[in-house]
Amino acid sequence: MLILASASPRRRELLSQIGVAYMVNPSTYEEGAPKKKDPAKFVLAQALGKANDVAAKYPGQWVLGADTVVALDGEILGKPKHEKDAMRMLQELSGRKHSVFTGVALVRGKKTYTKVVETKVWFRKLKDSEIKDYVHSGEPMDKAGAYGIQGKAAVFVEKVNGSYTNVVGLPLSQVYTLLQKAKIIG
Ligand SMILES: Cc1cn([C@H]2C[C@H](O)[C@@H](COP(=O)(O)OP(=O)(O)OP(=O)(O)O)O2)c(=O)[nH]c1=O
Repeated sequence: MLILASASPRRRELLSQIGVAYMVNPSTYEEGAPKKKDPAKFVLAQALGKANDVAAKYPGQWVLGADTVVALDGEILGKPKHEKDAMRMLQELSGRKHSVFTGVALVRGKKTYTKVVETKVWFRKLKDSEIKDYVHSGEPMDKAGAYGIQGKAAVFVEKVNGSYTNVVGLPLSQVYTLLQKAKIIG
């Protein structure tokens, strides 16, 4: 049975949506503070860290780890530290294009399949008042870049270029291909 090394409710919903049977065992892997390094390399390293952390406890089982960040002008935006941080992130994202990178790692012993997917997202201009309301809703706090495209933040999004589910937390067509390669699904 595939093990999902994630505490993210979105990732569970996404895997269930495509009918993949899995067990959840969140990883305790410490996500390093996002540095000014390449976001693709960063999410890949994090996804591998999470998957390997859990795979060590389940020898012989396939484990899926993932990590999502928002990248704006070379800065990596992870989950906001507090409401003020969420306000700042959303003000920076307002009226601009940014990228969302999700890294996925499928690991069993020494066997590793990985993929990093980038989606471009354009936000319309946001009023401070609507940012404040959104932050007070609590939705931003457990999400990279302080927004949930699948939630209330849908009204901020003018355009998406690339995988939509990649923004939510798993690039489903790319994950499905990895599961096929690992012969977890037909
Ligand atoms: C950009 C964006 C992120 N997110 C979420 C997905 C992830 O849960 C979170 C990114 O943080 P992650 O650190 O990738 O994941 P996590 O800490 O929630 O869970 P785990 O590490 O156990 O896998 O942001 C959305 O739900 N919607 C969005 O539009």
